[in-house]
Amino acid sequence: MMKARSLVQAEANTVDHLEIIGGRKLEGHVKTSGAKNAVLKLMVASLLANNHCLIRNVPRISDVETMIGVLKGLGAEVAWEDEDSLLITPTHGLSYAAPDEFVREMRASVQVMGPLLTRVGRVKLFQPGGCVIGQRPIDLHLKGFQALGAEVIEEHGYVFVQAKKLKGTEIHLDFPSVGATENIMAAAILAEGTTVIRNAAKEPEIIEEQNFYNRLGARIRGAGTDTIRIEGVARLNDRFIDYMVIPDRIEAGTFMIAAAITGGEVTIEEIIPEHVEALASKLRETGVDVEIREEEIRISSQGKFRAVDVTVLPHPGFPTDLQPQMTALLSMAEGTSVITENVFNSRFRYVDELIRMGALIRVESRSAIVKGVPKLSGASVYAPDLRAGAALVVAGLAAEGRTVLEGLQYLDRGYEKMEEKLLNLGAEIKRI
Ligand SMILES: CC(=O)N[C@H]1[C@@H](OP(=O)(O)OP(=O)(O)OC[C@H]2O[C@@H](n3ccc(=O)[nH]c3=O)[C@H](O)[C@@H]2O)O[C@H](CO)[C@@H](O)[C@@H]1O
Ligand SMILES: C=C(OP(=O)(O)O)C(=O)O
Repeated sequence: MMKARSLVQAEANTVDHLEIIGGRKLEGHVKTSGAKNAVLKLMVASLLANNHCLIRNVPRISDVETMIGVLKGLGAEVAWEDEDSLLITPTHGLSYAAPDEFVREMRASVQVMGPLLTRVGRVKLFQPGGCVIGQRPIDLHLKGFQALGAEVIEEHGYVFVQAKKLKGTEIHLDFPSVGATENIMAAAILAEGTTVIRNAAKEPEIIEEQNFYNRLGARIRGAGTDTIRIEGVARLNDRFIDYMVIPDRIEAGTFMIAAAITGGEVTIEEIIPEHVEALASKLRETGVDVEIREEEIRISSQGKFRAVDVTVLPHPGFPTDLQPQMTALLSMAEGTSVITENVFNSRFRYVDELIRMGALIRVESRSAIVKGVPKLSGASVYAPDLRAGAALVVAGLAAEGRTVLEGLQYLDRGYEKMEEKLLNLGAEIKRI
């Protein structure tokens, strides 16, 4: 799990850091990579396949490498076919026990539970704890499995789930959890009868998984709405799957904000415009020019922003994974903005680092009150998690002088070639 840095980590990280000289306007075109939060789930979904799955547009990020470790540890064969395609072959005799070292490293490992329950009939996993962005229990996942007829045992720091036969049922989620929706969906695929998930998460990545599972022979409808119906099937098909992953809306959003904060003009290519609508509309409110085309979005900014309030909500609301980056931008707006985080209960750890750069931010419970300042100044900062890292890069690009960012192991979890892409847009940035 992601934790605050220890002295050992801090010392180790002095070798690997980003140096950014702020004040350069970003200009040009940048291509979005495949979506981390979709690809990780398609990788685990492949565990249900009866044939090879070729997943294309896979970003070279460390979370993908960690997930490769998880799948190999379970007994699947995984190999890079080319620069961005992964071939996954789920052999017979998959293990039910997810390898601890990878599970501890990456939260998304909990998503093996649903597919393993379906494929192997049982699953054992190191109990994921809290995270630097807040508490992250898996009670909704487990309640869902229980409702389908599984037995859940939690002891000695592990969670063990097993079922001889799963039976379709109606499940109403207390909160539209992305992970719980995905795990329950996977567990219901071969269950007897129909499962209905109500108050399901509506994130685009869930639609992606529905499409993938249906290609494998599942019968799922409704992803993208709050009601998903999974009609249990007796067996999945034997087809070879060749699947192209959707672009990463959070990476695209990060570049939109980076372009805006530097007063730049950037076209972000290979996006699905509807996926970035909440951010596009907020950026417009701040005074940034946002032009949406078929598969690209053009940001044009004067580098001046009006303060706006932002309320983070499950999709299609403003995404929590862009909250830190947006806060960085609003720290330079005219006036006071209030950013309210309704998804995670502690996602403001990066605020102290922005304050180090001259931002005026006060955190009160679930809200950050941001009094805009005319300029930020470069400083030595540490990224306590992935999107915090992105926010600090964004801030560093606009700040006066030199910013040194540590904690790159988090940034590398989710951004492919970030500094290369920023360099191409004219940023002064290097990894040391
Ligand atoms: C790998 C991946 O796709 N990660 C994304 C996924 O995380 P993840 O799937 O973990 O996020 P969830 O939607 O499940 O979590 C949202 C909230 O629900 C709570 N909760 C969740 C499950 C549960 O059983 N009980 C419970 O209380 C969590 O603590 C959190 O406060 O969706 C989040 C919300 O869009 C994103 O920020 C993450 O980037
Ligand atoms: C919170 C995130 O990821 P994860 O759920 O894998 O921690 C994220 O992508 O911002």
